[in-house]
Amino acid sequence: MTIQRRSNPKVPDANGIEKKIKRQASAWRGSRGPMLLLLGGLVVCVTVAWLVLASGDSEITETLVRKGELIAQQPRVYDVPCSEDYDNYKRYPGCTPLKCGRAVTDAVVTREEAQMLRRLAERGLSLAGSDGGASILDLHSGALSMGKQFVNIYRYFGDQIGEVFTSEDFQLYSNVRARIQAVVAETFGLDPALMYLTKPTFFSRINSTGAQTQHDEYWHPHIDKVTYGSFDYTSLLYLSDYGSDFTGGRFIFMDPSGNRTVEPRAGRVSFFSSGSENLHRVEQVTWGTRFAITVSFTCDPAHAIADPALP
Ligand SMILES: O=C(O)CCC(=O)C(=O)O
Ligand SMILES: [Fe+2]
Repeated sequence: MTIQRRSNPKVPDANGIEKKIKRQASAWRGSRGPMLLLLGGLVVCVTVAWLVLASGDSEITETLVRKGELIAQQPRVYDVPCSEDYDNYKRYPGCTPLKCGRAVTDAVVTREEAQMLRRLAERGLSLAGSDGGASILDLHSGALSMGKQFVNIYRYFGDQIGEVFTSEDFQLYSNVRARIQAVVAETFGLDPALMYLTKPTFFSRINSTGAQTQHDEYWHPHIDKVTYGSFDYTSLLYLSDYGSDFTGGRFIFMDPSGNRTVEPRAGRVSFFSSGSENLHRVEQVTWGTRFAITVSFTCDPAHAIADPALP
């Protein structure tokens, strides 16, 4: 007995299936172009998003000076109109800014000197340091971050501090300070004898550890003249390299027209008039350790301080 195959209308025959597969294949071939385009677009979007996130700050309008550039001759100067805040302060002829701006030079402090100063900072900060991401060491007042507060290294460590710092360290600091003072005076057309070192002047060490207290929140926008009172010219000497010693941590001028950055480089000096024409912040450090020194100058002799010295 032969089994009769009964045709089932719900089950298409082999021919039908083959035709359907061919139809689907040609439909897929037709839509492959747009699909590939969509996939490509997705890859580009994800890459751009990753690059923006990896670069740390998405609002950079312009990079004024890159880490890889060397400003080896004259400082690179950017003029900025002075803010009106200066009208509210006593004027000191020969020092109070008549022209405001910002400038960067790699020709004032050598990388070797920056390395020596960085070692000095490392030695001092290894005595304590903040629990959060930002520690300072002020050789003038002796303030050193410790846990959630500060101690005075000269009082806390007494005579032992002579085993940490040498008189050569202090000599180097004062030598470098004098050179920075000279370049600030020359760039802004001031009399260097009528501007004075002022406090606070401090080494900073920043890493990506989360903030534990407000002192660790170094990234807030601020105006130095408002924050520190006596500052008329701020200078920053960088002791480590953006991109290789740390990521994030760029210096950002926050102008009404956009953000402008300076990328730190060991030995680089960045300086600017301290009024609200130079509102700024430091981008959060995302990896590694960033060292810098804030060295600032006042026009008011009443706020002058001497170079730091071993007690
Ligand atoms: O370290 C820096 O780049 C900037 C520090 C700063 O803004 C300051 O000390 O007031
Ligand atoms: Fe500042």
